Amino acid sequence: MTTTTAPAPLLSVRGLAVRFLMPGGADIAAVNDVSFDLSAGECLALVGESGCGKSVLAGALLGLLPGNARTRGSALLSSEPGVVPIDLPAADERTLARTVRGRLLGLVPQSPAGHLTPVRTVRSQLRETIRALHGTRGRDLAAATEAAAERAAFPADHLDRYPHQLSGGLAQRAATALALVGDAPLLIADEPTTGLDRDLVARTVGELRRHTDEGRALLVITHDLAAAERIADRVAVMYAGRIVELTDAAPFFGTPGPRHPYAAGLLRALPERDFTPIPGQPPGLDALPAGCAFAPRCPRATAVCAEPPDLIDGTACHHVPEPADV
Ligand SMILES: Nc1ncnc2c1ncn2[C@@H]1O[C@H](COP(=O)(O)OP(=O)(O)OP(=O)(O)O)[C@@H](O)[C@H]1O
Ligand code: NI
Repeated sequence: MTTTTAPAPLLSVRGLAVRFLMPGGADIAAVNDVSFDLSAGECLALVGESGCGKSVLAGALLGLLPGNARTRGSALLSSEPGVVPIDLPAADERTLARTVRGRLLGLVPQSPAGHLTPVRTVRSQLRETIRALHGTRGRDLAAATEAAAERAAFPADHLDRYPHQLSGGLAQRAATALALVGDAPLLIADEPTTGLDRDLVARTVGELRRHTDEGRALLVITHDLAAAERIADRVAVMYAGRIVELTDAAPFFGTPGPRHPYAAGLLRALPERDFTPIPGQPPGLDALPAGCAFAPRCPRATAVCAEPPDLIDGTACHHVPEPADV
């Protein structure tokens, strides 16, 4: 008798929560009870309005949060089969710096200017990263540097510029080139298409999808739902620090569409769809309601929404499984 077991996910996040302790005693709950898996060869798009906690979630996985952040839960990153996974929120800085960042987990940062070294040219930063991660030297290093730039559509004749001499879009491409160097099994791309023209968006999306198709995993954080539709296998919709919908991309963007009323509203707000924004504002993360955080904006809300909904079958709403036809 033979038994087949599904391969363990590359990243397994369980009950991840991040709070910021503020001077004066305020407590900002930026990420709440987030759980998801991500496998090799898969792209998960994390979407949601500005301030809902997407970048903080990425920062928690990379160990890049400021000192006033308090993280709970686990995020197990498996380097290779048979090797004990690394619990990212619990990992020490030495492990993160030497083993994780760049090698197991690459990042395309949301603010590339802040991640590039200001006093060194793009060429020198790419060279150093390639040498450190692949051991390339000499003439091979020069060629590999130009190839790395080309992968992210960074023009070779701008390689000798310093970060302050780059436009936002060029800085974005330099940061993407640096993030792709390690061919890390997991890449987190935080708004990788911001500031890019339409053809460069297509090119970046194509390069990121290739990274996934070659058997690596991608967590792409984006406001650009059209880019998410093109690149993602699954979608996670975040609202006020929680994942409210986690589902396959095809039914989400196509038929039957999102199940959670917030996710349905996000899609309806797109210019190419109804172009009708969701009324109201998200709640402050320092004073979240005890129940469903979307209830004050939700046309379906009833008394039951005073209880927090669990994420069941990919949707955290007391009012599904009815289709999101609100
Ligand atoms: N260092 C910090 N101290 C206190 N609050 C913070 C800190 N960093 C982020 N926050 C808060 O955490 C919340 C989530 O921020 P985050 O950057 O994750 O949002 P986001 O979903 O990535 O938004 P955007 O789409 O605009 O990038 C916000 O309310 C933000 O103000
Ligand atoms: Ni962000």
